[in-house]
Amino acid sequence: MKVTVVGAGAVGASCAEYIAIKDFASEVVILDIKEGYAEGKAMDLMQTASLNGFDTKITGSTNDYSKTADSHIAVITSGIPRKPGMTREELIGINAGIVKTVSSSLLEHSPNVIIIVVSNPMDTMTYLVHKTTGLPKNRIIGMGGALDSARFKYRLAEAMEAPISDIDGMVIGGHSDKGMVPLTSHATRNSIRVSEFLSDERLEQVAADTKVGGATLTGLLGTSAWYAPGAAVSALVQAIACDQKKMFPCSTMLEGEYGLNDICIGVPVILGKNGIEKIVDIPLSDAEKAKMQESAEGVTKTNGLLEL
Ligand SMILES: NC(=O)c1ccc[n+]([C@@H]2O[C@H](COP(=O)([O-])OP(=O)(O)OC[C@H]3O[C@@H](n4cnc5c(N)ncnc54)[C@H](O)[C@@H]3O)[C@@H](O)[C@H]2O)c1
Ligand SMILES: O=C(O)C[C@H](O)C(=O)O
Repeated sequence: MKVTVVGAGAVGASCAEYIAIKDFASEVVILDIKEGYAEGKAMDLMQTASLNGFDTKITGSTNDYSKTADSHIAVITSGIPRKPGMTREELIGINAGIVKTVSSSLLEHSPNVIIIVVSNPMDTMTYLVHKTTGLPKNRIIGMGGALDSARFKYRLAEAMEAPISDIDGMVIGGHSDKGMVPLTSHATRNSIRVSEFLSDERLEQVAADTKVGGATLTGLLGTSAWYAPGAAVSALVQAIACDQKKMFPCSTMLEGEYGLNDICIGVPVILGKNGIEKIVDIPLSDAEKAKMQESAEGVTKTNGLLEL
C-alpha cells in the first residue's frame, strides 16, 4: 500500500509520521514544492524508524510526481494555513490554485488514487477537486469531521472529568468556525447520553468550544494545529488501507442526503478499500436540521468564490 502526502509542512509531516508509526503502509512518499524540504522530513522520519519500530519506507520528493506513481491513497495538505484572527475561508485565494494543480498532477501518475483533501477551506477544496477532476465521488474525501469530533470528545471528557475513552460523539456540517454541528443529543458516555451528566448550559459551552477548536489553537500557536489534524488524517488513511469499514464524519458530495445537493459537507460515511463506501443518512432533530441547513449555506457561499 503506497500513500502520498502532498505538503511536507506541519500537517503533512505529522500525518506521515502517524501513518508510519502505525506500520500498515509499505511506502509513504512526501512531496513538497520547497526544494529539499520533503527529502529532509522523510530522512528525519526514517531515522525514527528503529526507535519507533516501524518498517514503512518514507521517501521525499521536491515536486517530482513520478515518485508518487501508483499511489493507492493521496493526502493533499499543500497550501497556506491561517494566522490568528483569520477564518479558513480567507485562504481560498491561494489554496484553490494549489489544490487544483496538485490534484491533477497526482492523477497523471496515479489514475486510481483515492484523494483525501485537508487544505482549507476544506469543504470548498473538496468540492473543487470534484469539479476539476471528475473522479467518482467515493474517491474524494474531505477531512474535517474526524478532527472536529476528536475535539468534541476532548471537550466533553474535560467537562465531565471523564476519560476520553468513555466518550463517543460526532460533529457534522462544514469545517468552519460557524458551520460545525456538534451532535450533542447523540453524544454518550458508555452509551448513556451526556445530558445525564451535564447541564444544558455546560453542553452549549462544550459545543461552542468545539466549533472554535481550530481558531483557539491558531491563537495559541500563531499558526494552525497539526498533531490532531495529522492523527485524524492517518485514521482515515488506515480505515481505507486496511478496509476497516469504520464510520467517520467526512466531507463528501451529497446528492439528496440530508436534503442537500451539489455540495461537499461533513456527514457520517463508512470508509473502506473503495474510499467512501456508504453515506450514513441519520435522522436529525429539527434544530439540528436547521443548523445543518445554515452550515450548508455558508459552504455554498464559499464555493461561489471558486473560478470553475
Ligand atoms: N482540514 C483540516 O482539518 C485541517 C487541519 C489542519 C490544517 N489544515 C490546512 O492544511 C493546510 C496545511 O497546513 P500546515 O499547517 O501543514 O501548513 P504548512 O505551511 O506547515 O505546510 C504547507 C506546505 O505546503 C507546501 N506547498 C505549498 N504549495 C505547494 C504545492 N503547489 N505543491 C506542494 N507543496 C506545496 C509548502 O511548501 C508547505 O511546506 C492549510 O491549508 C491548513 O489550513 C486543514
Ligand atoms: O483551524 C485551522 O485553520 C486548521 C484546521 O482546519 C483545524 O481545524 O485545526
